[in-house]
Formats: sequence, structure tokens, C-alpha cells
Amino acid sequence: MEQLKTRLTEPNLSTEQKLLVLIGLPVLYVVGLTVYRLYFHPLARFPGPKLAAATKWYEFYHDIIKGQGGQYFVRVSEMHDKYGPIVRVNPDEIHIRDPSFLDTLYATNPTKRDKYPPSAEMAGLTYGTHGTVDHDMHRRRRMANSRMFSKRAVASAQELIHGHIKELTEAFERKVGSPEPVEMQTTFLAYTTDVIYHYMFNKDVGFQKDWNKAQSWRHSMEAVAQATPFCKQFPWLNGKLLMLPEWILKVIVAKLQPDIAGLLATHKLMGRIAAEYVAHRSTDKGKRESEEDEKNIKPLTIFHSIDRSALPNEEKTALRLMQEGLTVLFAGGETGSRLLAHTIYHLLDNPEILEKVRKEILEAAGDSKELPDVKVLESLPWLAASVRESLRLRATTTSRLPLVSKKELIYKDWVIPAGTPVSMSHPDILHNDEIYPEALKFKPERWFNATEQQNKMFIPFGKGTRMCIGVDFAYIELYMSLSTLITRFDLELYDTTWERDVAYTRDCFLGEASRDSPGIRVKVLADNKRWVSD
Ligand code: HEM
Repeated sequence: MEQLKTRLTEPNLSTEQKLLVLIGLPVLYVVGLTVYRLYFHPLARFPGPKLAAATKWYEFYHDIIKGQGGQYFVRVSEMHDKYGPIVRVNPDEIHIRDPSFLDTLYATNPTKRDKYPPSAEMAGLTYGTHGTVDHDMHRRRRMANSRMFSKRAVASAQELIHGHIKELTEAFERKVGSPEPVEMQTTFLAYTTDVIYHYMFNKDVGFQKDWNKAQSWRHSMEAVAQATPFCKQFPWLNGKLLMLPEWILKVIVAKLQPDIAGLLATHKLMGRIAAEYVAHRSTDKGKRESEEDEKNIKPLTIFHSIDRSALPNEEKTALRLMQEGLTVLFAGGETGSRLLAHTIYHLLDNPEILEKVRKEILEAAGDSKELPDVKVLESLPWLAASVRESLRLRATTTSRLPLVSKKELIYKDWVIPAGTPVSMSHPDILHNDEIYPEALKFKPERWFNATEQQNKMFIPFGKGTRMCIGVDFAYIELYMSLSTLITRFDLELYDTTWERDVAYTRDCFLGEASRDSPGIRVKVLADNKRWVSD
């Protein structure tokens, strides 16, 4: 009986046979999967390199191993040069390089588009709007945030922004005449993060007051950028990491990657702020705050905005609030700071345009000691055109942005099966020479007589239902700070080159310059003491 039992549970295989099974089964699986993907997969007929169709490791190699990383966008571009406007860029995804498809893929409501789950999960914030997969759920969550982003609410932020611009000018003032340059990306990241934090959470996080804190935040953001190609391949990783208790994160992660540890600490901090908010909702303090909030044009915090929305209670938990909080913090900080640094770079690199912009602002101010109102600034032609041109050239989001349609999509003669992730890339449109002649040149004057197509294809903030919700906020924050800095200070670029420090060479969701770039830097030659009221 015993012998029979052993025979049934342990087949009598020799070591060689066991080894053969151990190696053979995975090999068989890989071969089977490859054959399926190449010949039987619904996307098998679509053009593109066989290797990309067979395995995601192809993308992994280009994004993680090759050069400085984040190189798959270069390969995708080469694929289009070879195979045409529609290409299968990995086993599951179709990429289209044709501006005429923009309206179809990034359609507005009521057309439904889900986010491709691996792309939504990348930042580990699937409870935030940006990480929401389902079209309808995304719409409801976005609506709950919308009171924070209404034109009136955003306009009311001017005073708050003024306060932080004062701190920003102090950072420049400290460097007047100094041989030491201002490293603009860190300086501006501290500014935009202070602003967004203050606006969204009614708290002064004080990055501008503490250079070490600002630098460590910048390093965290850089670490996130470096990790992004990796997270694109293993999107579940971030979410899993964040589930770990804080003490484990501190011990393990700080040893492996100290810069990421700073970021994870921010996750935990936001978790505490959200939990505190939820805990005092029903207390006297919470009720007073709620009454105060009712009277405001802008909700006191983004949490109040969500709380007063029509979302059900399970959408108002501490975890959800925390993730939405982090979403707006990340979405608003890095983007705005980069744009500010890039716009100043372009203006200093084109002194004749800088002079026109300055003159316009000063003429608009007349005898006033105050910077013109943001409405006036936005109407100044050279300033507005320079900002627009910088947004176009910067093409902030370099990553493919895949969406999924529940119905099949038609592109020319191609029928893309329902449920297929289909993506396009902003730089393919914003840097398209046929739409914008000499597309890689900074030419603000192109916007004075812009064609209908040029205006339509101006999509630095995206398009459709997933488009940036912070556009108005980004413009106000930028117009006010840019106008102040370029009229108050005489600046000069310091050891900054287009190739090394400005142009993006890596796709880390946002485009990144070369790893050896010390950043865009300027020397402060003089302080004209404009707009100094006290
Ligand atoms: C120059 C500045 C900015 C640029 C170029 C920019 C660009 C974008 C783009 C392209 C998207 C869509 C990304 C995607 O489809 O995956 C997006 C989404 C988003 N942005 Fe911005 N953004 C900027 C500033 C801001 C600011 C200042 C805020 C907050 C105040 C903000 C908040 C958001 C949010 C919350 C989303 C997610 C929207 C959603 O999924 O419904 N952005 N942004």
C-alpha cells in the first residue's frame, strides 16, 4: 500500500528527466506564447518588428539597459520611419504617429476611453484621477476635484502665489553679482511645490525656506524619473512597495536608494494628513472648517472639495484622499517648474525676444509699482506667444499615452480590435515639421499668424477626457513668476547648452535631459528692484 502511494504521488523520474521537465516546460511556454503572439494574436497582422511583437523584454532592453535608459521612444520613432504611421510597439499595444488620429483616440465625452491599466498603475496611485482606469469612475473623481480648478477658484490663488514669488525673488536676490549661479530646476521646483501644497492643503510646506529640504525633494523627483522606465515595465511594484509599513521602508529602501526614501516618506506624510482630516471630520473643528469652507470661492483643501462632492462615502476614505493629494502634488510641481526653467532658458538664449517681452510688461505696468494683473499679462502678445512656444517645444509629457476603447477603432484601412491599448506621443505632434515649420526652433512669432491646424494641434496639456485639469493654474503660476523674474533681474545663462541641459534625451514619462546635466543655470547680474513694495 505504502509503495503504491509513493508511486502515485512521486512519479519515478530520474534526475535528468526532472531537469528536462524543469527546463522544458518554461521553454515550451515561451515558444508557445511567441508563436501565438506572432501568428494568432489579434494584433498579429499589424506592422512592426517581430521582436517587439514577440516580447516586452525588447522594450525593457531599450528603456532600462540601453544607454542612459528611457530610449524606447527613439526606437518607436525608427519603427514609424520604417513601417509607417501605425506600428505594433509591443505584444499588446498599437502606436500611431499621425496627428489626424488625435481626435479619435483622445475623444471627449461622451466617447468612453479607459486608461491602459499598466500605464494607470505606474505611479502606484490608482485611487487618484490620473491613475484611474475606468472611464466613468475617472469622470466622477475628476468632477469631485473640479471645484479646486474652476477659473474663479484658481484666480483667487493670486495672493497666495504672490507670497511665494516673494520668496522666489529672495533666492535670486541672494545671488546678485555672485559668481555662483542659480540652479533653476531646484529653485523652481521648490516654488511650484510650495504653491501647490499651499493651495491644495492649506499648509506652507516651506521648501523655499529650506534649501536642503528643496534639494532633497528634487533628488526624490529625480529618483522617480530614473525609476519610471522600470515602473513602466513592472507597474505593480510601486503599489506593493507603498503597502509596506513605514519602518520597513525606512530600513530597506533608505539603504538601497536614499532618494526614493524621501519620496516614500512624502507618501506616508500625505497619508497622515489625509487620516487626520478624516478623523476630525465629525469633530467641532471639522464642522467649523466645513462651515468656513462653504463660504469660500475655493474649497479650503482638495479634501474638502472631494468631501462636498456627490461621490459615495467609500470614495472619501483616507487612502483615496491621500492618493488624490499625491496626484495633484506630483502633477503640478514638476511640470510647472520645468516649464518656467525652459521658458527662461529660451528667452535668455534669444535676447531680442526677451527685450520685446520685457518692454511689453513694463509698458503695461506704466507708473505702477505693481506687476500688472495676470489677465493683462496673458494679453501681452510677445509674452503669451513665448509661453506658448516654450510649452510646444518642451512637450512636457514625452511618454506614450495609451487608452483603451471598448469598441473597435478604425485607422485608415486598419481595424483595431476593441480592448487594444492604443497610444500616441505628444512630441510627434508638437515637434512635427509639417505642422510647425522648423519645429525645434524657438519662434514665438509663429503664433501671431497661427493656422487653425497649428492651434488645434497645440496639445502640451493633452486632449480629451484625461486632459490636464490644472491648465489655468499652470498659466497663472507661470505668468506671474516669469514676468516678475525677467523684469526685475538681469540674468545670463551659465554653462547651459541645449544638447546637454535642455533637450530631452530620455523618456521618463516627462522628458529628461542627459544624466550628466547639472541643470539649467543662470547668473544674476543685477537687481532692478522692480515690484518691491516694502
Ligand atoms: C506646464 C504645466 C503642465 C503641463 C504641461 C501639464 C500636462 C499634463 C498632461 C499632458 C496631462 C495628461 C497626462 C495623461 O494623460 O496621462 C496632465 C494631467 C493632469 N494634470 Fe497637468 N500639466 C501641467 C500643470 C499642472 C498643474 C499646475 C496641475 C495642478 C494644479 C496639474 C494637474 C494635473 C492633474 C490632476 C492631471 C490628471 C488629470 C486627470 O487624469 O483627470 N497639472 N497634465
